[in-house]
Amino acid sequence: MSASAQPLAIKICGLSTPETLEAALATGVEMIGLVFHPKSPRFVPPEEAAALAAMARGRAEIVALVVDRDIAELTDLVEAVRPDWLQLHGRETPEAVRAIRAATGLRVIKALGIADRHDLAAFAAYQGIADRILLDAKPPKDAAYPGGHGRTFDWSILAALDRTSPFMLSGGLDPVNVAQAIAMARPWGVDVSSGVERAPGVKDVDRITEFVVAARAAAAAAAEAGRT
Ligand SMILES: O=C(O)c1ccccc1NCC(=O)[C@H](O)[C@H](O)COP(=O)(O)O
Repeated sequence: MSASAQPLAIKICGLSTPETLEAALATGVEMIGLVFHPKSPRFVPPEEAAALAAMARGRAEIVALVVDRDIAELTDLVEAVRPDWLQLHGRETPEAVRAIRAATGLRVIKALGIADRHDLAAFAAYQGIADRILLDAKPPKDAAYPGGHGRTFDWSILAALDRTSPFMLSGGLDPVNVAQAIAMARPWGVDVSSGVERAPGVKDVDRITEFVVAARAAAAAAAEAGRT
C-alpha cells in the first residue's frame, strides 16, 4: 500500500517508564518501541518490558527492538513480552529477516543506516521481505549501540525512492524538524527517540506531545496539498 493510502504512523521509541509510556499512548500514537539492546541507555529488562507492553496492548502496536539476536533468544523474548512487531536494528541479512519472520510469526521492521544515497541500495534487498523498512541515520563510527543518536541525514536523497514499499523515517527527528522531514521524505511513518528526551534514555512528556502534534499537522498539510 502506498504512503498516500493511509494516515501517517508515529512511533515513539525507547520508552522505559509507565509515566512516559502513558504520555505517548495518550497522544494516540500508532506504535511504541521498547529497546532490548543491553548497551542502550533505553534498555528495558524483559520483565519490566512485559509490564509496559501490557499497558500498551490494544492502544498502540508494540515494537520490540533488537540487535543481531538469534532465533532462540527472540522466541523467548516474544513469549515474555508478546510484541506486535520486531524491529531488527543490526546487520540482519534478508535471509535472517525471512527466517525470523517465519519463526516468530511477527511482522518485522528492518532498520537500515543511511548516510548518503549509496546506502539506499540496501533498500531493494529487503523489499517484499521486511514488512516495513526503517531508514535511520547511520550511527557515529565509535558508537556503543546502533541507533538513537539524534543524527539526521539528507532527506532529499529519498526523492527517487521506490514508494511501493512502505518505509519509515527516523534519525534526529524532533518537534521542530519533523514537519520538514515529512514534507520532503513523504514516509509511511516517522520514528523518534532522542528528539523527545531531556537526556539519553530520559523521555520528556511535553516533547512527546509536541512531536505528535507537529507530525500530525504536517501529515495533514501534506495530504491536503496532495503530496503524500
Ligand atoms: O534507541 C536506542 O537506544 C537504540 C539502541 C540500539 C539500537 C537501536 C536503537 N534505537 C533505534 C530507534 O528506533 C530510534 O528511534 C532511531 O534510531 C532514531 O533515534 P533518534 O535519532 O534518537 O530519534
